[in-house]
Amino acid sequence: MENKTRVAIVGSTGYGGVELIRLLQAHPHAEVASVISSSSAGEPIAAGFPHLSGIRTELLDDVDPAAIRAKADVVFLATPAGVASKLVPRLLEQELKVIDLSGDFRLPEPAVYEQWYGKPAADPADLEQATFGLCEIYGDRVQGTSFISNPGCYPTATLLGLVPAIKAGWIDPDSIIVDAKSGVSGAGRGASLGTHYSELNENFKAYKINKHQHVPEIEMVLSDAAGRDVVTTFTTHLVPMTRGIMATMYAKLTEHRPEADFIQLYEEFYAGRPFVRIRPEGQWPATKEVAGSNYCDIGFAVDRRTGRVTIVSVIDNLVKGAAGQAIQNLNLMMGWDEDAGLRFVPMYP
Ligand SMILES: NC(=O)C1=CN([C@@H]2O[C@H](COP(=O)(O)OP(=O)(O)OC[C@H]3O[C@@H](n4cnc5c(N)ncnc54)[C@H](OP(=O)(O)O)[C@@H]3O)[C@@H](O)[C@H]2O)C=CC1
Ligand SMILES: CC(=O)N[C@@H](CCC(=O)OP(=O)(O)O)C(=O)O
Repeated sequence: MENKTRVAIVGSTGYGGVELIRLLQAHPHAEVASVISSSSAGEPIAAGFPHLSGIRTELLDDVDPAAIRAKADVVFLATPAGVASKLVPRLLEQELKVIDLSGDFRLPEPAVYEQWYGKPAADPADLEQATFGLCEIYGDRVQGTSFISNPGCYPTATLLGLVPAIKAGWIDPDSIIVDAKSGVSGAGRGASLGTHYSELNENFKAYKINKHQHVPEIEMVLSDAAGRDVVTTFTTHLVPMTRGIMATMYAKLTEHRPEADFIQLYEEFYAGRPFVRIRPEGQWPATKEVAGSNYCDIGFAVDRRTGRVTIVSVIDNLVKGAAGQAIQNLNLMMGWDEDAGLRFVPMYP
C-alpha cells in the first residue's frame, strides 16, 4: 500500500484550517499528521469542533518547526496576515514543503504589501522563493516547487472570470469594474462587531471600497495578462450567508461579440482543467451551485446597447477560495492528478 504524504496544518482551529481537515480526510495520497494551534496546544481538536467528534481524536500540537518536521512533509498555513512572513523561513529551513493560504507571500513588492495590508512585509529573499499558485493560470509553474502562496478568495473568482477575455484582447483592461460579494465565513472564525448576527442578518453592506487588500493581487495578474499595467475598480460586499463569493465584472468590449463567442473562448482556455465550468448562453451561476466544492462557475451577458460584457463568476470561498485550491496546489506540486481528493459534487440545496 502507498505511504501517504504526511501533512501538518498551522491554524487548524480556524475556518480555512478546519476545511483543510475536512477535505484531506478523503485524500488518496495525503493524510493529516499534525493539527497545530498557537493558543490551544494540548486540547483535543474536536473540543472546539464537535463536528469532528469520532473522526479526529488527536490533540492540537504547538507551533514548533522541528516537531512539525518530525511528523510531516508538507505544512499548510491557514493563519492571519503577518504570521506566515515570520514562520515560513523557519519551516523552509527544516526542508518542509509549504503552502500558505494568507496574503503574506502573494505580492512580490514589500512596499505594496505594506501599503495594502498595513503590516511589515516578508523578507525579500523569502518572497522570491514563493510561487503564486492560481492553478488554472500559473499551474505549470507549481509542479516540483516547494513553497506555494495560495491566491486570495476574491482574486480567484475575479481572475478566472477575466483573464481569458483580457488575454484575447476582447475587453478594454482600463474599463473593468469588479463588484464582489462574500459570505461571512470569508472573515474567519473570530467574532467581530461587523460580523455578529444582528449586524448581518437581513443586512447587505459594502466594505473596504478602493482599499481592499486584494486590489494589488488582482491588478498584478490582470497586468500580467494584458502585458501592461492595469488598474481596476473593486468593491466588496458582505452577504448574510455562510459560504460563497460572487464576482460580477463589467468591461467595455473592444468590438462586439455575442455570448457564444465568450463561451467558446473560455471553454477552449479552460479545456482539460477540471474545476472551471462555463454556463450556457442565458444562464448565470449562483453560489449554491458550487457550495462545498472546488468549482468556479462562469457565465456571460453581452449588452449591444452599452457595448459591455457582464461576467459572473462564483466560488465557495473556503474551498476554491482557500482550502480546496491549496489542495489542488499540493496535487500539482507533488505531480498527482490535479483533482485528487477534490472530486466531489457541490452540496445542493
Ligand atoms: N476564510 C476564507 O474564506 C479565506 C481565508 N483566507 C486566508 O486564510 C487565512 C486563514 O483564514 P481563516 O481560517 O478564515 O481565519 P481564522 O481566523 O478562522 O483562523 C486563523 C487561525 O490562525 C491561528 N493563529 C492566529 N495567530 C497565530 C499565530 N501567531 N501563529 C500560529 N497560528 C495562529 C488561530 O488559531 P490558534 O489561536 O489556535 O493558533 C486561528 O484559528 C487568513 O490569512 C485568511 O485571510 C484566504 C482565502 C479565503
Ligand atoms: C468577508 C471577508 O471579510 N472577507 C475577507 C477575506 C480575507 C482574506 O481572505 O484575506 P487574504 O486573502 O488577504 O488573506 C476580507 O474581505 O478581508
